[in-house]
Amino acid sequence: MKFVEYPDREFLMLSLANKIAGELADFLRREDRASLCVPGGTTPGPMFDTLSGVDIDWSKIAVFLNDERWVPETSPRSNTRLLRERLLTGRAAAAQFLPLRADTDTPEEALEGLAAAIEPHLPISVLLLGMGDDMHTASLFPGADRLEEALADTAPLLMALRAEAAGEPRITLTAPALKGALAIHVLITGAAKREALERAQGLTPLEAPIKALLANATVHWAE
Ligand SMILES: O=C(O)[C@H](O)[C@@H](O)[C@H](O)[C@H](O)COP(=O)(O)O
Repeated sequence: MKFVEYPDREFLMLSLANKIAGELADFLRREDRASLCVPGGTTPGPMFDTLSGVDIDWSKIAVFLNDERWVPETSPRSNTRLLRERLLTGRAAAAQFLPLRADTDTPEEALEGLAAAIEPHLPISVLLLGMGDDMHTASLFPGADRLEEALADTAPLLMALRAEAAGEPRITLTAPALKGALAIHVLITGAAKREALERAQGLTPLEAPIKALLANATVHWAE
Protein backbone atom coordinates (compact mmCIF):
# COMPACT_ATOMS: atom_id res chain seq x y z
CA MET A 1 0.00 0.00 0.00
CA LYS A 2 1.12 3.53 -0.76
CA PHE A 3 -0.09 6.40 1.45
CA VAL A 4 -0.13 9.97 0.15
CA GLU A 5 -0.87 12.82 2.56
CA TYR A 6 -2.04 16.20 1.20
CA PRO A 7 -1.84 19.60 2.94
CA ASP A 8 -5.62 20.11 2.66
CA ARG A 9 -8.78 18.62 1.14
CA GLU A 10 -8.96 21.05 -1.76
CA PHE A 11 -5.48 20.14 -2.91
CA LEU A 12 -6.26 16.45 -2.44
CA MET A 13 -9.40 16.61 -4.60
CA LEU A 14 -7.68 18.53 -7.40
CA SER A 15 -4.57 16.33 -7.41
CA LEU A 16 -6.55 13.10 -7.36
CA ALA A 17 -8.84 14.25 -10.19
CA ASN A 18 -5.75 15.05 -12.28
CA LYS A 19 -4.13 11.74 -11.40
CA ILE A 20 -7.24 9.76 -12.41
CA ALA A 21 -7.69 11.78 -15.61
CA GLY A 22 -4.02 11.11 -16.49
CA GLU A 23 -4.42 7.38 -15.92
CA LEU A 24 -7.58 7.25 -18.05
CA ALA A 25 -5.84 9.20 -20.83
CA ASP A 26 -2.91 6.73 -20.68
CA PHE A 27 -5.31 3.79 -21.04
CA LEU A 28 -6.96 5.44 -24.01
CA ARG A 29 -3.60 5.85 -25.72
CA ARG A 30 -3.14 2.06 -25.53
CA GLU A 31 -6.73 0.79 -25.81
CA ASP A 32 -9.98 1.80 -27.50
CA ARG A 33 -11.93 1.90 -24.26
CA ALA A 34 -11.41 2.43 -20.55
CA SER A 35 -13.55 1.96 -17.44
CA LEU A 36 -13.80 4.01 -14.27
CA CYS A 37 -15.45 2.63 -11.13
CA VAL A 38 -16.20 5.11 -8.34
CA PRO A 39 -17.74 5.26 -4.85
CA GLY A 40 -20.79 7.17 -3.73
CA GLY A 41 -21.07 8.64 -0.23
CA THR A 42 -20.24 12.13 0.91
CA THR A 43 -16.48 12.37 0.29
CA PRO A 44 -15.85 12.28 -3.49
CA GLY A 45 -18.22 15.09 -4.67
CA PRO A 46 -15.56 17.82 -4.91
CA MET A 47 -13.21 15.46 -6.76
CA PHE A 48 -16.02 14.62 -9.23
CA ASP A 49 -16.58 18.36 -9.82
CA THR A 50 -13.03 18.68 -11.17
CA LEU A 51 -12.89 15.32 -12.93
CA SER A 52 -16.12 16.00 -14.86
CA GLY A 53 -14.47 18.96 -16.58
CA VAL A 54 -11.22 17.35 -17.73
CA ASP A 55 -10.52 17.18 -21.42
CA ILE A 56 -10.31 13.44 -22.18
CA ASP A 57 -12.37 11.38 -24.61
CA TRP A 58 -15.20 10.54 -22.20
CA SER A 59 -17.20 8.88 -24.99
CA LYS A 60 -14.74 5.96 -24.73
CA ILE A 61 -15.07 5.62 -20.96
CA ALA A 62 -17.58 3.42 -19.13
CA VAL A 63 -18.42 4.73 -15.66
CA PHE A 64 -20.02 2.67 -12.91
CA LEU A 65 -20.36 2.71 -9.14
CA ASN A 66 -18.60 0.47 -6.62
CA ASP A 67 -21.98 -0.06 -4.98
CA GLU A 68 -25.51 1.25 -4.80
CA ARG A 69 -28.08 1.64 -2.05
CA TRP A 70 -31.43 0.09 -2.96
CA VAL A 71 -33.33 3.39 -2.95
CA PRO A 72 -35.00 5.25 -5.82
CA GLU A 73 -32.83 7.71 -7.72
CA THR A 74 -34.88 10.56 -6.26
CA SER A 75 -33.58 9.71 -2.76
CA PRO A 76 -30.77 11.89 -1.37
CA ARG A 77 -29.09 8.57 -0.46
CA SER A 78 -28.89 7.44 -4.09
CA ASN A 79 -25.30 7.14 -5.30
CA THR A 80 -26.57 7.25 -8.90
CA ARG A 81 -28.07 10.64 -8.18
CA LEU A 82 -24.72 11.86 -6.82
CA LEU A 83 -22.98 10.67 -9.97
CA ARG A 84 -25.49 12.28 -12.29
CA GLU A 85 -25.23 15.59 -10.43
CA ARG A 86 -21.47 15.74 -9.83
CA LEU A 87 -19.62 13.47 -12.29
CA LEU A 88 -21.75 12.75 -15.37
CA THR A 89 -22.00 16.40 -16.25
CA GLY A 90 -19.87 18.83 -18.28
CA ARG A 91 -17.40 16.98 -20.50
CA ALA A 92 -17.99 13.72 -18.61
CA ALA A 93 -21.66 13.73 -19.67
CA ALA A 94 -20.39 11.93 -22.79
CA ALA A 95 -19.31 8.89 -20.74
CA GLN A 96 -21.26 5.64 -20.89
CA PHE A 97 -22.93 5.22 -17.50
CA LEU A 98 -23.69 1.65 -16.41
CA PRO A 99 -26.22 1.67 -13.55
CA LEU A 100 -26.18 -0.57 -10.49
CA ARG A 101 -29.89 0.04 -9.99
CA ALA A 102 -33.00 -1.29 -11.71
CA ASP A 103 -36.70 -0.96 -11.13
CA THR A 104 -37.16 -4.16 -9.16
CA ASP A 105 -38.29 -4.60 -5.55
CA THR A 106 -35.11 -6.37 -4.49
CA PRO A 107 -31.52 -6.09 -5.69
CA GLU A 108 -31.38 -9.88 -6.14
CA GLU A 109 -33.87 -9.71 -9.04
CA ALA A 110 -31.67 -7.20 -10.88
CA LEU A 111 -28.21 -8.74 -10.36
CA GLU A 112 -27.98 -10.78 -13.53
CA GLY A 113 -28.96 -8.00 -15.94
CA LEU A 114 -26.78 -5.37 -14.29
CA ALA A 115 -23.75 -7.68 -14.18
CA ALA A 116 -24.13 -8.57 -17.87
CA ALA A 117 -23.81 -4.88 -18.80
CA ILE A 118 -20.65 -4.39 -16.72
CA GLU A 119 -18.88 -7.66 -17.59
CA PRO A 120 -17.58 -6.46 -21.02
CA HIS A 121 -15.86 -3.52 -19.29
CA LEU A 122 -13.66 -5.62 -17.01
CA PRO A 123 -11.00 -5.46 -15.79
CA ILE A 124 -11.66 -2.00 -14.35
CA SER A 125 -9.05 0.43 -15.73
CA VAL A 126 -9.19 2.84 -12.79
CA LEU A 127 -10.87 2.05 -9.48
CA LEU A 128 -11.56 4.66 -6.82
CA LEU A 129 -12.81 3.45 -3.45
CA GLY A 130 -14.10 5.20 -0.35
CA MET A 131 -14.02 3.81 3.18
CA GLY A 132 -16.28 4.16 6.22
CA ASP A 133 -15.07 4.59 9.81
CA ASP A 134 -16.06 0.95 10.29
CA MET A 135 -13.53 -0.06 7.57
CA HIS A 136 -16.17 -1.01 4.99
CA THR A 137 -15.51 -0.28 1.36
CA ALA A 138 -17.99 -0.46 -1.52
CA SER A 139 -20.87 -2.22 0.34
CA LEU A 140 -18.57 -4.81 1.88
CA PHE A 141 -19.59 -4.09 5.48
CA PRO A 142 -18.13 -5.88 8.52
CA GLY A 143 -20.92 -8.16 9.74
CA ALA A 144 -22.86 -8.11 6.42
CA ASP A 145 -24.96 -11.22 5.83
CA ARG A 146 -22.96 -12.53 2.86
CA LEU A 147 -19.59 -10.85 3.42
CA GLU A 148 -17.57 -14.07 3.41
CA GLU A 149 -19.00 -15.06 0.00
CA ALA A 150 -18.38 -11.56 -1.39
CA LEU A 151 -14.72 -11.68 -0.30
CA ALA A 152 -14.08 -15.12 -1.80
CA ASP A 153 -12.04 -15.42 -5.01
CA THR A 154 -14.98 -17.26 -6.56
CA ALA A 155 -17.52 -14.49 -5.90
CA PRO A 156 -19.62 -13.35 -8.87
CA LEU A 157 -19.12 -9.79 -10.13
CA LEU A 158 -22.11 -8.38 -8.25
CA MET A 159 -23.86 -9.40 -5.05
CA ALA A 160 -26.70 -8.10 -2.90
CA LEU A 161 -25.68 -7.59 0.73
CA ARG A 162 -27.52 -6.56 3.86
CA ALA A 163 -25.93 -5.13 6.98
CA GLU A 164 -27.27 -3.21 9.95
CA ALA A 165 -24.84 -0.34 9.40
CA ALA A 166 -25.79 -0.11 5.72
CA GLY A 167 -29.36 1.03 6.31
CA GLU A 168 -31.04 -0.17 3.10
CA PRO A 169 -30.10 -3.30 1.08
CA ARG A 170 -27.05 -2.81 -1.11
CA ILE A 171 -25.75 -4.05 -4.40
CA THR A 172 -21.98 -4.18 -4.60
CA LEU A 173 -19.07 -5.24 -6.74
CA THR A 174 -17.37 -8.08 -4.92
CA ALA A 175 -13.74 -8.28 -3.77
CA PRO A 176 -12.34 -10.22 -6.78
CA ALA A 177 -13.94 -7.82 -9.29
CA LEU A 178 -12.54 -4.83 -7.40
CA LYS A 179 -9.11 -6.43 -6.83
CA GLY A 180 -8.76 -7.06 -10.56
CA ALA A 181 -8.64 -3.32 -11.30
CA LEU A 182 -5.50 -2.14 -13.07
CA ALA A 183 -5.13 0.95 -10.87
CA ILE A 184 -6.60 1.24 -7.37
CA HIS A 185 -7.04 4.47 -5.37
CA VAL A 186 -8.67 4.97 -1.97
CA LEU A 187 -9.95 8.44 -1.05
CA ILE A 188 -10.33 9.23 2.65
CA THR A 189 -10.41 12.39 4.76
CA GLY A 190 -10.28 13.16 8.46
CA ALA A 191 -8.55 11.74 11.52
CA ALA A 192 -11.11 8.98 12.23
CA LYS A 193 -10.66 7.38 8.80
CA ARG A 194 -6.87 7.58 9.03
CA GLU A 195 -7.05 5.77 12.38
CA ALA A 196 -9.49 3.21 10.93
CA LEU A 197 -7.10 2.57 8.04
CA GLU A 198 -4.21 2.00 10.47
CA ARG A 199 -6.39 -0.36 12.51
CA ALA A 200 -7.34 -2.28 9.37
CA GLN A 201 -3.69 -3.18 8.70
CA GLY A 202 -3.72 -5.59 11.66
CA LEU A 203 -7.11 -7.16 10.92
CA THR A 204 -8.47 -9.71 8.44
CA PRO A 205 -10.72 -8.72 5.50
CA LEU A 206 -13.67 -10.28 7.34
CA GLU A 207 -13.07 -7.88 10.22
CA ALA A 208 -11.97 -4.95 8.03
CA PRO A 209 -13.11 -5.43 4.40
CA ILE A 210 -10.93 -2.56 3.08
CA LYS A 211 -7.94 -4.79 3.93
CA ALA A 212 -8.82 -7.01 0.95
CA LEU A 213 -8.08 -4.11 -1.42
CA LEU A 214 -5.08 -2.43 0.16
CA ALA A 215 -2.14 -4.45 -1.20
CA ASN A 216 -2.00 -2.68 -4.57
CA ALA A 217 -3.77 0.53 -3.58
CA THR A 218 -2.66 4.13 -3.24
CA VAL A 219 -4.47 5.79 -0.35
CA HIS A 220 -5.04 9.56 -0.65
CA TRP A 221 -5.65 11.40 2.61
CA ALA A 222 -6.07 14.92 3.95
CA GLU A 223 -7.22 16.12 7.37
O1 LIG B 1 -22.59 3.84 -0.97
C1 LIG B 1 -21.68 3.93 -0.17
O2 LIG B 1 -21.90 3.99 1.04
C2 LIG B 1 -20.27 4.04 -0.66
O3 LIG B 1 -19.95 3.68 -1.91
C3 LIG B 1 -19.34 3.63 0.44
O4 LIG B 1 -18.53 2.56 0.26
C4 LIG B 1 -18.59 4.88 0.83
O5 LIG B 1 -17.47 5.07 0.01
C5 LIG B 1 -18.21 4.86 2.26
O6 LIG B 1 -19.35 4.60 3.01
C6 LIG B 1 -17.65 6.20 2.70
O7 LIG B 1 -18.67 7.12 2.66
P1 LIG B 1 -18.47 8.63 3.02
O8 LIG B 1 -17.64 9.22 1.93
O9 LIG B 1 -19.85 9.20 3.03
O10 LIG B 1 -17.80 8.68 4.35
